[in-house]
Amino acid sequence: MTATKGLEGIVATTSSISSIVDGVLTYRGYNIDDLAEHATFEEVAYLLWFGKLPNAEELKALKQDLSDYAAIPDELIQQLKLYPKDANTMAALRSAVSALALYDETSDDMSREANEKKAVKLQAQLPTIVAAIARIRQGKEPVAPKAGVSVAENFLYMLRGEDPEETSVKALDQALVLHADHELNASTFASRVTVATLSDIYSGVTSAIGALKGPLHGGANEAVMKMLNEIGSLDRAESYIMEKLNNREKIMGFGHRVYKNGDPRAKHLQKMSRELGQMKGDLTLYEMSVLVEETVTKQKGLKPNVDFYSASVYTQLGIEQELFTPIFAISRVSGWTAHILEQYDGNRIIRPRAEYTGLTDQKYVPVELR
Ligand SMILES: CC(=O)SCCNC(=O)CCNC(=O)[C@H](O)C(C)(C)COP(=O)(O)OP(=O)(O)OC[C@H]1O[C@@H](n2cnc3c(N)ncnc32)[C@H](O)[C@@H]1OP(=O)(O)O
Ligand SMILES: O=C([O-])CC(=O)C(=O)O
Repeated sequence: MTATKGLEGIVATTSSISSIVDGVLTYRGYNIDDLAEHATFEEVAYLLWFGKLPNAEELKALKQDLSDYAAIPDELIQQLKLYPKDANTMAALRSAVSALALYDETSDDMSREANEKKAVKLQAQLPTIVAAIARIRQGKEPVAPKAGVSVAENFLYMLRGEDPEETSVKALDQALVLHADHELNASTFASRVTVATLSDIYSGVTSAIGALKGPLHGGANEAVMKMLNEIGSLDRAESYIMEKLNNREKIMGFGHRVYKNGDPRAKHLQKMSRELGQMKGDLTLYEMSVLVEETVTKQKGLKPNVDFYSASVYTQLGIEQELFTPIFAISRVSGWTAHILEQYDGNRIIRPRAEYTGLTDQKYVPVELR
C-alpha cells in the first residue's frame, strides 16, 4: 500500500453533478461560461439538485419554496445573539447550521423526499443565518427575509436592511452561480464522507462548512483581501509579492489542484471586478489585483483561482471581508446538498486505508519501568 499525498489524482467516486475535463468546468453538462452568462442562481441550484434546468413552473415553485423556508427559528436567533461578537463568521455559521438540525423534526428522516426538502431549506436558511450573524455583530437586529425576491437580492436586503440596487444583485447572483459546485473539492468530499456513514444532511453540511473555512480552500478569498489591504497601493504591489515569494510564502488566490492552466471562473470575476470599479469611478482595487496577477504569473507561472477576483468583487459590493467565505458557503450549499443526495443514492461507506509509517514490534513495558 502506497499513500498519495493529498489524494492527488485519486478518483474517489463517480458523480453526474459537475465535471472538470481539460480545464473546462460543466454543471450537469452545461459549460460554466454559458451558465455564468445566462442562468440565475435559482436555475443553477435546481439543475444541481434535479439534473435538469427547470421549466417556468418548476422555477416558480422553487422560488416559492426558497421564500417560504427562508426564516430561521427564533431560538436560533437568540443563540446567535449569545455568540462572541468577534467570533470567526465561518465558525459561527458552522455552529448555527449544526444547531439548525435541532429545530427540524425531519432531520433524521432519510427518505429522498425529506432530504430534497431539507436541501432546499438549507439553501433558503443559510443566507438568513449569515445576514443575521453580520447584523448582530454590528449591534443591529436581524432583518426578516423578504418574500418573492431572489437569493442574491434577499441576502443583500437582509444584510443592509434596505433594497439593494440592481447592479449589486446581478453581480452577486453571477458570483453565486460561479461558486455553486466544483466536483470533488475538499468541502464537498468532507460532506460526502460524513453522510456516507448514513448520518444526516445537517451533519454533512456542517462538515463541509468546517472544511471550506480553511485558507487553502474557501477561506482564501478573505486572505486575498487581507493581502490587498496590506499592499495598499499600486506602487507597492510588485515588491510585496516579490518579498513573499522570496520568503517561499504562498500567494493566496493562486494555484489549484486541478487547474494548471487557469480556473475558468476567474475571468468572469475579473470582468465583474473591472466593471464594478468602472461604475464606482475607482479602479484602484482592480488594477492592484491585475498587477498582483501579472507578477505571480510571471514569477511562478501560477494563475488566479475563483477566490482571487471574488475578493475585489465583494469589497466593491460594500461587503465586509469576514463575510466572503460565508458567501461562498451560501452558494456552495447547493452543490454540497446535491452531492449529499447523490451519495445517499446507492451509498457505500467511504473508508480508505492508510500506509502505516510508525514503529513496529514494540513490547509493552509496565509504567513503573518506563
Ligand atoms: C475554492 C478553492 O479552494 S480554490 C484554492 C484556494 N486556495 C488558495 O488560493 C491558497 C493558495 N493556493 C494553494 O495553497 C495551492 O495552490 C492549493 C491548495 C490551491 C493547491 O495545492 P496543491 O495542489 O497541493 O499544490 P502544491 O502545493 O503541490 O503546489 C505545487 C507547487 O506550487 C507552489 N504553489 C502552489 N500554490 C501557490 C501559491 N498560491 N503561491 C505560491 N506558491 C504556490 C507550491 O509551493 C508547490 O511548490 P514546490 O513544488 O516548490 O513545493
Ligand atoms: O476544487 C477545488 O479543489 C477547490 C475549488 O476550486 C472549489 O471548491 O471551487
